[in-house]
Amino acid sequence: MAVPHLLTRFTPFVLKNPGRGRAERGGPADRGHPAYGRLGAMADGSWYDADIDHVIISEAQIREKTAELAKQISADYAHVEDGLLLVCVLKGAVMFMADFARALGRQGPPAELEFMAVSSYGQGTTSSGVVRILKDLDRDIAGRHVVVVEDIVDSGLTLSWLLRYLESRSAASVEVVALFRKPDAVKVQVPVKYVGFDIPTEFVVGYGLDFGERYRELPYVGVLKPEVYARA
Ligand SMILES: O=P(O)(O)OC[C@H]1O[C@H](OP(=O)(O)OP(=O)(O)O)[C@H](O)[C@@H]1O
Ligand code: HPA
Repeated sequence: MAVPHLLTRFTPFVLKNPGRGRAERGGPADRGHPAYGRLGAMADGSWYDADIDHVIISEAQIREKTAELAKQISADYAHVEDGLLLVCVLKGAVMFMADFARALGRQGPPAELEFMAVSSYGQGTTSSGVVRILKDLDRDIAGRHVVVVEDIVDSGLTLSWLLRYLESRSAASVEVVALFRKPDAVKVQVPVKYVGFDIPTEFVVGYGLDFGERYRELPYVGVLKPEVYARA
């Protein structure tokens, strides 16, 4: 198993109620709120801030780490002649893929972007253990150097299944870049070569990560207030 290059232990970074004065306002469930849906209301953050108990990884930390990961992967694959094939695992990794691909694009090698959609969480906060392909690759990956772009490794079940699937399709190499990992939650050991942040075993939302399909658009990653689950 490959040893992770970028092991960054979780740095305590807690911002209580990022929405500050807006905490008393309604969250996404509060569709009756006069500001709901108004573009201007989203300008300084998100109305979802009101549902966030604390921030775990800030927008600036994500930006910095993404650049760092891109730099490292760029150096490791500098020799690859036909470029990289980045495989984004939708939906969660969509934000990371967009930012990571652009950061890599500043340095090379050239990359092609592929998307797969798989799901194992459904509407809940624990993995069902059953990985379903909702969208397969659009092209043959035989002989290509593939980097799987994942948002989070939690139990490891999704990635372990996905790596077996990709390896069966004869790629020249397959490595993984995951922005977040919960080291204490891992049930299946998976070789993740590039890791952004190790985070605590808590259900988190934001930067692509959802609860019931919401909160993906938050620019940071945080933990929901308990009452959000109660009203779900
Ligand atoms: O390590 P695991 O416990 O398998 O969890 C990780 C996976 O879970 C999430 O996807 P999810 O199934 O929720 O689908 P989504 O990306 O569409 O939200 C996340 O985006 C990862 O792909
Ligand atoms: O903590 C999480 N949040 C959202 N989606 C997830 N999928 C795996 N772990 C998580």
